[in-house]
Amino acid sequence: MAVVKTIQEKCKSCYACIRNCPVRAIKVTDKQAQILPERCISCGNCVRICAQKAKQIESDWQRISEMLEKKRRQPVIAILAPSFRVAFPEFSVGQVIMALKAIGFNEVEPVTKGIELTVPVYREYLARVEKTTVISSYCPAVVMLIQKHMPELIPNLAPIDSAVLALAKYLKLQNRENRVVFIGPCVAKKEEARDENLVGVLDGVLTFREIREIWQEKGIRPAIYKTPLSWEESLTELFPVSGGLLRNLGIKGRDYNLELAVVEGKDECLKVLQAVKRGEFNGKFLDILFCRGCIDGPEIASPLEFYGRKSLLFSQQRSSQPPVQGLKVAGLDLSRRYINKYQPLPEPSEHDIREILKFTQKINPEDELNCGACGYESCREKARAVYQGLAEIHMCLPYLLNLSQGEIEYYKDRLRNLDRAKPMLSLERILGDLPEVAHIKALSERAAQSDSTILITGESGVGKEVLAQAIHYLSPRANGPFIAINCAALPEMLLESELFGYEEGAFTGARKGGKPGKFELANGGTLLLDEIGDLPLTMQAKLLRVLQERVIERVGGTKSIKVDIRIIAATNQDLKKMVAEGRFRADLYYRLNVIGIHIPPLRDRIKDLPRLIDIIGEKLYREKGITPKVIAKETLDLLMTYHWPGNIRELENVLERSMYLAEGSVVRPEHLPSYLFEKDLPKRRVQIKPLKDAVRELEKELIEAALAEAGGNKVLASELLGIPRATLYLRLKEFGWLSEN
Ligand SMILES: Nc1ncnc2c1ncn2[C@@H]1O[C@H](COP(=O)(O)OP(=O)(O)OP(=O)(O)O)[C@@H](O)[C@H]1O
Repeated sequence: MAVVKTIQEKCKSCYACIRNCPVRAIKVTDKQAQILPERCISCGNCVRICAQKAKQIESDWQRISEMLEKKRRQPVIAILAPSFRVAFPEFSVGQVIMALKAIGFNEVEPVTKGIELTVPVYREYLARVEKTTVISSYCPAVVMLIQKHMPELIPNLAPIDSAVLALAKYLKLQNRENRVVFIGPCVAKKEEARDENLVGVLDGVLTFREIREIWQEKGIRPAIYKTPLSWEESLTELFPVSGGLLRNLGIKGRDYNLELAVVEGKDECLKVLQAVKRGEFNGKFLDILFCRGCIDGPEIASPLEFYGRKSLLFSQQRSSQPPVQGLKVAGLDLSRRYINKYQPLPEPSEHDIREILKFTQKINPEDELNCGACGYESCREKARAVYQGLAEIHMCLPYLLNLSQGEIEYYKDRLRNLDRAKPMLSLERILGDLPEVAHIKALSERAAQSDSTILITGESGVGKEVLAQAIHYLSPRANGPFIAINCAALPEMLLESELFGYEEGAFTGARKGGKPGKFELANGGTLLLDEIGDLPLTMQAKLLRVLQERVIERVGGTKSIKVDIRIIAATNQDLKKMVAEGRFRADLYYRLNVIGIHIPPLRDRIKDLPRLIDIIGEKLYREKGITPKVIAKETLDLLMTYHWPGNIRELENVLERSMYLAEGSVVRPEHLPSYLFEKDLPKRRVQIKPLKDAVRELEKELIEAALAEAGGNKVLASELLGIPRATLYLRLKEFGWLSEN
C-alpha cells in the first residue's frame, strides 16, 4: 500500500505530480493520477507540488493514540529528528518536549543519540571496505530508490541502520516493552517503518505537520511551558543539513585519498547514482540525501524558508564542535539488509512508440513539440509511459486543442450540410494506397463520373456497401439520396413492395394513400441493391425492365412512374456461376455488370491492416465513444497472420471487443479473442451424409455458437459470422428459432 494517496475528487489532471515524480510512479487512469506503491519511493515531491492538495499522506495517528492508551504497560517514546529545531523555531527545546509529553508520550529522545550509535559502525565499515563506493543509508527515500529502481546498487548501500532505526533498536534493547514513534519532516520514513525487513523496529511515524495539527486539535500550546529542560549541544545537530554525516564522522577526502561526495536534492541524487551505476563515479563515499537535507523535508511545516532554516541551525552551534566520539553498546546489532524490490515495466519497441505517437498526430519528428504539458519531458517519453500503462493516450495538450478546433469545424460543416448526409470515408481512406488496389481506385473514380450501372463483388464484409456510398458521393448525384436495400433480407412479396412501393388497397394491410418504394425514394440519386444474388427470379425480370426502361409501377398500380436513378448492385456470390446454373438471369447479369469492381478479401491485402486499424479506431471513437488504443507490435503481428474470413467487418468487431477488454491504453495479444490463435484445431471425425444436410448442420452450430458468444445479441452475432443481420434473421426463421412476428 502506498504511503501517499490521491484524493480523487481533488485531482484536476494538471499532471504536476507526474512532472515532479523522479521515479515515474504515477499512473493516470480516467484522468486521475494514482500512485503506484510498487514504484513510489515516498519522497513526498508530489505532495509538495500539488496545488490542489490532492495528495494525502497515510496517517499513523489512530494506531499511535491506541498505543498511548496502553502506555503504562508499554511506554511510548517519541524520538525527535534533529531538524525539529528549525521546524518549530518559535519554541525552545524544552517547550517542544513538554508539548509532546502533553500529547501522551512517556519520553522524548533526540535522534542525535542514534547518530552517536551509528558513527562508530560507519567509521569501521569505511575503513574496512575497499574499491566500492559506499552509499550512506540514512535517507529512506534514497534506500527505497535503490531497492525499487536501481537494485544493482544494493551492494553499495552501507549495510548499517540509520540513526532513527539505531535509536529505536537501542530503546527496545533497554526495555522490550518500549514502543517507539519517530517524529520528523520525512514521508519516506513512514514507508521505511513498514519495510518487511524492519518489522517491530519502529511502531509509528508522525510528521512535524501532523504534530502541529495534533497540538491544535488538543489545544496544546507549547509556548505556555516555562521549563529549563534542554538537550546538550553537539555536532550531531548539523546532521539534517547536507554533509552532516561526514562532519559527524570527522572524515575528509584526504583521509582516504579518494573522492567523497555530498549530494542533495532529487535531480543530483539521480545523476550521481546513475554515474555510480555506469562506473563513472569511483569515490569512496556518498553522503546522500534526497531532499536538500532533512531541513527541507516535505513535512517540515516550518514558518521559516529553507535558507532561514539552514542559517538558524548553524547559528545555534555556538562553538565549533569536535567530531562525534560515538557510542558503542554491547548486544546492539545495527546491521541492515536490503531487499531487491525492482519490478520492471515492459519496454516498447520503436514500432510501438511510433504507433502511439501517431494517435496524437505526431507523424514526423517536427510534430513532436516536447512541450511537457503531459508531465513527461518529451513526446517519446510520454509514448513510452502510454505503452507501460502509466499514461493515457490523449494526455496531449496541443493535440486536444487541435482536436477541439477540428470538432468545431466538423460541426460547422455538419450545420452547413444538414440536408445531405456525407459519406463516412473517402475513396483514399477506403482503399488505401497498395498497388493491389490502385486499379480499383481508378475504376471507381471513373465509374463515379458516369451514370452506368455498377456491379461490386467481393466476400462478405470487404466493404462493398462502403465503396458504393463513396462512389455515390463522388458522382454528380451526390446531392441526391443514397438508398440501400438488402435483397436477401425480405421475402419475395415484401421485397417487391419495398422496391416498387404500392398503391392504397393493393393488398390486405396496405397503408392508406399507398407508399413509395426504394426506386422512387432514390430518384435523383443512387440505389444500392445489396446481396443481388439473392434476388428471386421473378423479381430479376422486373428489375431488368426497370434497368431497360427506367420506369416502375407500384404494386397494385397501373401508372408508370419515371425514375432517374443510378443502380449499384453488390454481391458476395459468384453471379457468373449462378448464370451457368440457371439461377441468375444472364441478361440481367450483363445489364448490371456494365462496370464490374471486385474488392479483394482482406487477407489478400493484409499489408493494409495497420492503416485500416487506424481508420476503424477513429470510427469506433466517433460513433461509439471507445477511446482509441494502441495495438502493440506483437498484437499486430498476430492480426497480420490471421486469415480474416469475415474481412473488415470481422476486423472491426475484433478491434471493438479488444479495445473494451484492454484496461490500459495498449491492446496486447491477451485481449484478442482466442479463436484468432486456434490455427490447428483437432480434426473432427466426419460422418458421411448428404452435403446439403451437413452444411445445414454446421450452419446451425455456427449460428448457435455465435449467438452464445454474443450473449444473444443478434447484431453482434451476425458480425461475428460475417453475414448481414437480415441473413441471420432469415436463417433463424428457417431453423424455427424465431417466430414469424
Ligand atoms: N475501407 C474500410 N475502412 C473502414 N471500415 C470499413 C471499410 N470497408 C468496410 N468497412 C466496415 O466494415 C463493415 C462491413 O462493410 P460493408 O457492409 O460495406 O461490407 P460488405 O462487403 O457490403 O458486406 P456484406 O457483403 O456482408 O454486405 C462496415 O462496418 C464498414 O463500415
